[in-house]
Amino acid sequence: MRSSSAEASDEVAILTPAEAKAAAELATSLAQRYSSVDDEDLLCDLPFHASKLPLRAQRFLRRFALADRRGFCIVKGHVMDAARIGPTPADWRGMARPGPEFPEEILLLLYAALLGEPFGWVTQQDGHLVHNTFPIKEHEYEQLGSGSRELLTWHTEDAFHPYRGDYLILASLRNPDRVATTVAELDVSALSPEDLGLLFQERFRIVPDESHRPGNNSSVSASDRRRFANIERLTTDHRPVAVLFGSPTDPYLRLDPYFMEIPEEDLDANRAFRALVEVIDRNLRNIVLEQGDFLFVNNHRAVHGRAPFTARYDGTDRWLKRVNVTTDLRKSRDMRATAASRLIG
Ligand SMILES: NC(=[NH2+])NCCC[C@H](N)C(=O)O
Ligand SMILES: O=C(O)CCC(=O)C(=O)O
Ligand SMILES: [Fe+2]
Repeated sequence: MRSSSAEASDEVAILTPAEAKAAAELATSLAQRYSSVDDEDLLCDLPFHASKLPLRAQRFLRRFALADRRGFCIVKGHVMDAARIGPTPADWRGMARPGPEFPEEILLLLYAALLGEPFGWVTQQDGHLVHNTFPIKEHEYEQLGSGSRELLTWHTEDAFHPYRGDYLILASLRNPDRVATTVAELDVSALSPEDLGLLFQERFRIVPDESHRPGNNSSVSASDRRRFANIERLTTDHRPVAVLFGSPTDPYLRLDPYFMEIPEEDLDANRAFRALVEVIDRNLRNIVLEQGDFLFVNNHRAVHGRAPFTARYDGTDRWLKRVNVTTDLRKSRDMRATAASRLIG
């Protein structure tokens, strides 16, 4: 594995062709041995198989996780067999599961196992563990991963939820128009001590984003609505939260301004929040995930979003696979149906 520049980078690692080939062969052989991404045997065996990923990629990601400093890193150079993967679907509803891109989903889960445990949401993308991100015609103007024409405003993934992921991994199957993902880390030194102190206080209200709404899942029967009860509670609850937490000198982030509201009369909280948003905006960077790139986001150390773009809707659109990762599956046990379930809801 080479780093992207002469000196070793903590941001980008590039697989050698031999490493990329080994990773692809590992994934395709596993796709023949397991039945789906929900296969309990697969989920059990993930750490064992992940130990066969390119060693330098493993070390690169362990360093990223243990340092807990950078908000993201990228492993580039994975082989994507576009012919086998086939056209980008028009909707994630009705996709074959497993589909022809099952090996790439397994590869994503192997990487997830290096950082923690992959998990999903009962209320998002019909409860699938591995999500699909490609433009959907009906969502063109929505604040959803499946939107396109609107800027997807930057956010902590599932910021509204106490059990949101510690990491988020995006794997690029294709991105022919070089549509940018956006990422930003926080430069805490740019905030005044007063604002910093305020941002650590529970003065900021947040509601669930649209991706968890019944309407953005397959048609929900009346009896099925129970599965959205916790989301509804979090929508009406309006309990204020802090947007910064952890170390005062190197804080963790938790915010999605599009879905947040600060009581109008709380002038100090409003001022501090605006300052935070400005500081993050200034650090926002465009990262084009090229075919074969895997982006690892530390969901406490960076926010992310996506630039607007014009979708093609002809089977050649940008297509990412996404998985959420937690370092502590146990903490969400009260919202998972069984100990073995990977779905919070
Ligand atoms: N600011 C926002 N748009 N937040 C919602 C992000 C999109 C959401 N995570 C999805 O999967 O579609
Ligand atoms: O499309 C992208 O690059 C990122 C979209 C996003 O926010 C997500 O998948 O969580
Ligand atoms: Fe996101």
